[in-house]
Amino acid sequence: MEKDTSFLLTGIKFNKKRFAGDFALFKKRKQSNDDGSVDDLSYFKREDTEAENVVVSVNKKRKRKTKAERVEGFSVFKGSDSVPVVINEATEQEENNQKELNRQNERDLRLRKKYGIHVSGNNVPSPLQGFAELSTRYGCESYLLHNLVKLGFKEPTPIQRQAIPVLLSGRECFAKAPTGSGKTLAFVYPMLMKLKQPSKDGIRAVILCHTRELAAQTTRECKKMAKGNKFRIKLMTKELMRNTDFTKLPCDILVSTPRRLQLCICKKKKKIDLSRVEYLVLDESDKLFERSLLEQTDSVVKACSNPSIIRSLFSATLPDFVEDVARTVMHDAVRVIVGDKNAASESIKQKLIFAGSEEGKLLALRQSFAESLNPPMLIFVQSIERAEELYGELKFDSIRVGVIHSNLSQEQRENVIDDFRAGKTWVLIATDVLGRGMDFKGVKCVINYDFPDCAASYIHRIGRSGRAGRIGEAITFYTEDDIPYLRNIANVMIASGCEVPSWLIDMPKKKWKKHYPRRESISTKPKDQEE
Ligand SMILES: Nc1ncnc2c1ncn2[C@@H]1O[C@H](COP(=O)(O)OP(=O)(O)OP(=O)(O)O)[C@@H](O)[C@H]1O
Repeated sequence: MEKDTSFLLTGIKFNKKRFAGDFALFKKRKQSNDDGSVDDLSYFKREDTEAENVVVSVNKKRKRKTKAERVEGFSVFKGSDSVPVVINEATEQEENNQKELNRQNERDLRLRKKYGIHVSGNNVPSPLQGFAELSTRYGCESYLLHNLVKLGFKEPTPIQRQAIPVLLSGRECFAKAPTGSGKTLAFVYPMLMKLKQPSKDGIRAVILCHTRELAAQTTRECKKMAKGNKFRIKLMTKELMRNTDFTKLPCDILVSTPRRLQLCICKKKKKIDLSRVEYLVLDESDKLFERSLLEQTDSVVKACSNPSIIRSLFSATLPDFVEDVARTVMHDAVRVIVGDKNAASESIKQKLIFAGSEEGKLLALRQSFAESLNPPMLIFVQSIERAEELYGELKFDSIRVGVIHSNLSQEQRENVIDDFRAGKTWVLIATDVLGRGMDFKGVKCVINYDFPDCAASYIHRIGRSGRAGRIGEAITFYTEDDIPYLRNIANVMIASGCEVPSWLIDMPKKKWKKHYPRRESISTKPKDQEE
C-alpha cells in the first residue's frame, strides 16, 4: 500500500472518549430496563454460574432504583441526593472494590479463554456472559431484546461477546473473527443501542461495505434488528444518489459502498454532510483499504469529521497493514481477535483436489455433481470471462445454475441473488464479487474452480459455507500453475484444524503476490460456435 497523504495513513489524534475506562469503576450491576420489566431475559440462558449480576425474570417489576445507579457505558446518575462519607468505610470500600475488580478480571480471562477471544488495548471491557447482560449492564431497550428472540439468537457469538461491550463503552475497535460468526450483529446492535431514538440531526451512523450486494444485505439485517423503532435506515442506491437533496435527507443509519458515498460527498449541490456521523463501521475493512477502494474509503473517513466519532473495523482477515492503519488513525482502540489470526472457520471441511488441467477441472466438477450434488453450492472462478464460460458449459446439464459478476446490471445481479436465495437456482457461479460478506445461510459446499488469488480470498470464499456454526465443505481444484501457492492454503488449513498431508507441509513457502495465472479456456465448444 502506498504511503501518501491519505487521511487513513496519517497520525490523527482525537479527543479522549467520554466513557473510556468507565467500566473499571464499575462495581455493582443492576437491572435497568426503562419500563421496569425484563420480559425477554428469561430467553437468554445464564452462561456463567459465578455471575452475580445476570438477572433472569419474566415480567417482573424492577426493584426500587438506588440513588446513584451506574450502567456501564452510560451516565445514569439520577437525582442529587448526597451520600454521607465516612473515611474508614471508604477505605474498606476501596479494598472491596479492588477485590471485586480482581475477581471480575479473572472471570473475564476465563470467559475469553473459553471462547478463543484475544484482546489488546487499555482497560478492555468485560465480555458478555449472555445477551441478558445487554439489559443488566447497559440498559438495552426491550424492543431490541425482543428482536434477538425473534431472530432465534440465544447466545452471543464470541465476537459479539467482546465487540459489543467495547463499542458500548464508547471505544474504537478493530476486530477479526471467522466468517459467518455474526460480526454484523456485533457492530449493528451497539449502534442501535447508542443511537437510542430516531433523530432529525442528519446522518448519525455510516456503514461502509465493499459491494452493493453486501450493502443491501447489511441494510436488511439492520432493519430486522431495529424493528419496533422508527429508525430511518437507508441504502445508498443509484436512485437515492440521483434524486435526493442530501441536505434534507432524513436518515439515522446510512449503508453504502465507498464509491457511491464518495460521489455524494463530491457533489456540487445538495451534497451529503457527514460531519455529524457518530458511528462509522468499515466492514470487510481490509478490502476497503485495498488499492482499488482506498481513495474512496479515505474520502468517506475524512468527511466523517465529528471529533467524537466512534469508528470500528471488522473482517475475517486482518493483515498487518490494516492493523497499522487502525493503530495510527484510531484513538485508544481495542483490538479483538477471535480464533487464530490466519484461520478459516473451523466448521468447514477443506479439501484440495489436483485436477491436472482445465479439462480435468470440468470433468471433476461434472463427476462430483453426478456422485452427490449438494446444493445450494457456490463455484468461484477468477474472471468474468471464465464465469460466463463455465455457465455456458453447465447451463444445459440439467442443473439449475446461475452466474454473477460485475458486468451484469444491478437489476440482473439482484435477480440472480434472489433466485439463489429462493432455491430457484442450486448452483451459483461467481467471481470474487460474492467472495466476501454474503450470508447465504444454507450453502453447503463452496468449490474454488479457480485457485484463489491470495490466502485472504481463500478464507472469505470458503466462508460462504459453514455459517453460524453449520457444517460446510470447501473443495479447491489446483493445477500445475497453482502448486507453488499450495503451501499458503495448507497453512490456513492447519490453522483451522484441518488435516494436511505431510508432503504439503514440506513444500517451500512462497511469498504470495496476487495469483491470476493465464488459464486455458473452460469452454469445450469451438470458438466459432460460441454464442
Ligand atoms: N448470536 C447468534 N446466534 C445465532 N446466529 C447468529 C447470531 N448472530 C448472528 N447469527 C447469524 O449468523 C450468520 C452469519 O452472520 P454474519 O453474516 O454477520 O457473519 P460475519 O461474521 O459477518 O461473516 P463474514 O465474515 O462472512 O462477513 C447470519 O445468518 C446471522 O443471522
